[in-house]
Amino acid sequence: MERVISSEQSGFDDSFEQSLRPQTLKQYIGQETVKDNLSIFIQAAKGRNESLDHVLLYGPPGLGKTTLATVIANEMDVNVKMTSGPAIERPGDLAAVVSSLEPGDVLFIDEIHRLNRSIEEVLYPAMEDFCLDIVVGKGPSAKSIRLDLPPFTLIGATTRAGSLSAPLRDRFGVPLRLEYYGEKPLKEIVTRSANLFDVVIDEGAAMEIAKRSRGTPRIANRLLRRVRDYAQVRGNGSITSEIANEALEMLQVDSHGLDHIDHKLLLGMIERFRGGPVGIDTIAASIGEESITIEDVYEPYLLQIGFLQRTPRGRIATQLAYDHFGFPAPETVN
Ligand SMILES: Nc1ncnc2c1ncn2[C@@H]1O[C@H](COP(=O)(O)OP(=O)(O)OP(=O)(O)O)[C@@H](O)[C@H]1O
Ligand SMILES: [Mg+2]
Repeated sequence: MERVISSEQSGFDDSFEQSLRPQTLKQYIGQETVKDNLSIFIQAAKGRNESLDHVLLYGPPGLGKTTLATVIANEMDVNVKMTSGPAIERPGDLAAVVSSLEPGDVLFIDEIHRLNRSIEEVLYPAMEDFCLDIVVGKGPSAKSIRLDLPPFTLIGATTRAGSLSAPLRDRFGVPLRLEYYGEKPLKEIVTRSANLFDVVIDEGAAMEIAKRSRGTPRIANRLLRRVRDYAQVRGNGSITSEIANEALEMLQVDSHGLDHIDHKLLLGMIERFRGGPVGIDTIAASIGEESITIEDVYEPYLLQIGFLQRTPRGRIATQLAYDHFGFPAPETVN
């Protein structure tokens, strides 16, 4: 079953997300620090008639990295070329995209941590000196040619900044970390999306959806879409608080946006391991998931809301988690 609160993009989200993507910094809700920084750098670069420094966007899935890359290009009045780490297999692939750039354009590389090390080497001079050294031909007749590039802005996006090699990370003048969204900006995002859909939604309903969105706009928009369906079939199309609550209940997303997998994970820790500390691999095995999936997908939000803690001896379910499930905490916790 598709996980309604997964923060990762599903194929189904694609066209839907396109239609909701903010186009300008003004339309981009929340992330105030990031926006404040960006607007200064953008204004300064434009004032000097230069390309914007290379930008690294990092943070959990669905927080708006791809969206922000397009917004930056729009604000700079330049084109954006989009590609991704795994899509660039050979230096020639990189040469093909960068050689089509016009002065000032944005090159967006999604999942940049998955870039091949040999491509990284080719990327360094491109980022620093706007030139590309590529080897053409094979064997004794192979020769290296240098391509001059127009000044451009590389925007890299990653969910795992830690997996980026230090030399690559250091070449980004503007590293920006996207944070989980608070309830207020999420509520604004829900309201904005509902408006774009021409759906009437009341304040309470928008808040209810915001609360259960795990700090993530992608989830907020997905929940909104499901609630909209429910409102259309069970109500008269308007999303009232009552309709929203019923729909969210049916989707089995609890008041913190946790679903059955989070429940299994946390309850497993509480009931079988007395709340921990328990190693990530043990948790993974006990619920039949990969450790890396837990680390990347389930755990970040649980850490963020303080239900889990990471310690050198393993993960601990906190008092908040115990309270959420109505369990009295054992003495060993906290
Ligand atoms: N600040 C924002 N304001 C309004 N809507 C937003 C904002 N950020 C993201 N969204 C919405 O959330 C959806 C997901 O955003 P986006 O695809 O940019 O996330 P992402 O960080 O690139 O995710 P991934 O890591 O999976 O690539 C977009 O369709 C957009 O409509
Ligand atoms: Mg993206």
